[in-house]
Amino acid sequence: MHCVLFLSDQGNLSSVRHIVLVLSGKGGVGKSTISTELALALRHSGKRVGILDVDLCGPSIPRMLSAQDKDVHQCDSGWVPVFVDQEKSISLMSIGFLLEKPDDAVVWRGPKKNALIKQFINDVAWGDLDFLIVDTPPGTSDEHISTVDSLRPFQPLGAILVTTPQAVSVGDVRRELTFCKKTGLRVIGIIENMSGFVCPHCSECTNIFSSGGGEELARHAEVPFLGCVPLDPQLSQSLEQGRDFIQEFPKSAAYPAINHITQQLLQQAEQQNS
Ligand SMILES: Nc1ncnc2c1ncn2[C@@H]1O[C@H](COP(=O)(O)OP(=O)(O)OP(=O)(O)O)[C@@H](O)[C@H]1O
Ligand code: SF4
Repeated sequence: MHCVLFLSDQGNLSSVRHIVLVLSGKGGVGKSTISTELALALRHSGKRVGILDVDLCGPSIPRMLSAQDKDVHQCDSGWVPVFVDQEKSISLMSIGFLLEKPDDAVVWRGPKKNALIKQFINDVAWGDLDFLIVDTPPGTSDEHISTVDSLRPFQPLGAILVTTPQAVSVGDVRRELTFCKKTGLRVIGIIENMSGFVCPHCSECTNIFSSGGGEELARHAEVPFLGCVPLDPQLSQSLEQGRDFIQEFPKSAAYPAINHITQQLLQQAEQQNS
């Protein structure tokens, strides 16, 4: 792994208007998927977006955005993130770009991980951004505390909590809510992902697991429920191939859900502005 320490005092996040953390209680619930699709949807709304992938143990966003073969560069104020598209409207920084091989494991103890997270937060030259989406590892660990502590001076808009409908996953999100409360991180809302399966033949949505757990939890915790994203084969196909799902499948079942969530995020950002 190439790892260079920069001493930047220029406040690389000072021209980022809204910082959004994406959290989940357990792995595999679709946190990186939601981060990626929100970034793409915000881009379609004309926003400039950065994604910071601090999921050190499973950095999947470079592949989801077909950027895994790109490299980060260095400038006087730190790392220059990778631009995902030609218009340079989505920039991405991920530990995936620092690994010799994409499948290399990061076997580090906590302090080293925390130091890298701080470096990621302070030393990436994002430039002017409307939104920075921060994809975190699953759970609530030291890495999360480091991330929230380092972002606090920049007044993040808050956290989006991702769950799946199963009770066990919803239970894990309860711990995320406690984490947000204890660290003073505002909750933007809860998303229930993989909520029902969309048949690729007839587009009928079937609830495989129980549904509504995310919404009920949101009501109970008195935080906004942002919506349900169905398990949609067209979405996983786009992610596998690193393509823009929103552009490719505007009629798919997951599309309106992602769009609705994005509109609520934009509204909350507007309120933060005013
Ligand atoms: N709504 C969805 N429809 C179809 N496939 C989905 C959906 N959400 C997630 N997936 C698929 O599920 C898998 C896990 O998603 P993802 O990597 O986003 O989860 P994660 O919570 O970020 O995982 P990790 O714990 O590794 O960080 C991926 O293969 C993704 O393509
Ligand atoms: S109608 Fe029912 S059985 Fe037929 S393809 Fe769709 S989900 Fe499957």
